[in-house]
Amino acid sequence: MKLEFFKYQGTGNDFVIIDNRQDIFPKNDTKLVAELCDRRFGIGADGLMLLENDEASDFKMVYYNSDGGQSTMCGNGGRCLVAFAHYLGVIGETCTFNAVDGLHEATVDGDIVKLKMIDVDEVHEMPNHIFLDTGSPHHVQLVKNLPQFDVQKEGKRLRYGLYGESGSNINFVEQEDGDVFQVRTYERGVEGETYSCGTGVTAVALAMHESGKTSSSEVHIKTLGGDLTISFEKSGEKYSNVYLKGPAIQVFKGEVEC
Ligand SMILES: N[C@@H](CCC[C@H](N)C(=O)O)C(=O)O
Repeated sequence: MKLEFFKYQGTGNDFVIIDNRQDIFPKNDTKLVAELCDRRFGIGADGLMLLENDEASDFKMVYYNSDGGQSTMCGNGGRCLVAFAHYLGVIGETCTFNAVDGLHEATVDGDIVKLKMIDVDEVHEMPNHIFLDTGSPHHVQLVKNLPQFDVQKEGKRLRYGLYGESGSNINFVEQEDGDVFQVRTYERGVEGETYSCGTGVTAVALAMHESGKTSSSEVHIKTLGGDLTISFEKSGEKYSNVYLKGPAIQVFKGEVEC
């Protein structure tokens, strides 16, 4: 069959997107998802998303990592899917959508999508790292000389060594200045470094605030693929009104035989 697809990127985190409102996609075919995401034999992407109908919101987000497995929340993916829904005319400038971690709100302003993330009330501080769940699990670790750091080797070692088969995403961080941080992320399910990770930079922003590296409630993150801003409120132990903001852009569209 011929399948129409769209390719989007959010700060270099790239996705194949399919309009599945008519239920055309074989959702359990993990091999097909992995093939479509393959950068040499397929379209190429860090993940694949389906936009589906939802009774309780404007649409439903279904997310797969590039290994073909359905996974937990993808922040950049969510922003790209909102841009796609806007492009299709499914939504105007504001929307709500359901994802694996619950209901999200978002706004669109040109190429910029601002996405409300889940509340976070547990931030686990260890001697050398911080662990928290922002819709997906994240290990956050400060390092020196981030541009030279071996993210692939260390990320893979920690992803399996510390977190076992189910794993965690691994974020390496270096403070640039005040509320500005550079971040590089090893993503589980991609099993490699991506150019950016939305739930990852959100985790970094909250972790840097929790550990006192910044007192600002608006944090700016530089990734390999561009800049993202995270804002939040903290009351007691809880981070709420957490927003992830940055560009989400359509790259191309096409048809693939599958
Ligand atoms: N790139 C994503 C995170 C995608 C999910 C992750 N790989 C996992 O399986 O936990 C983002 O932008 O948040």
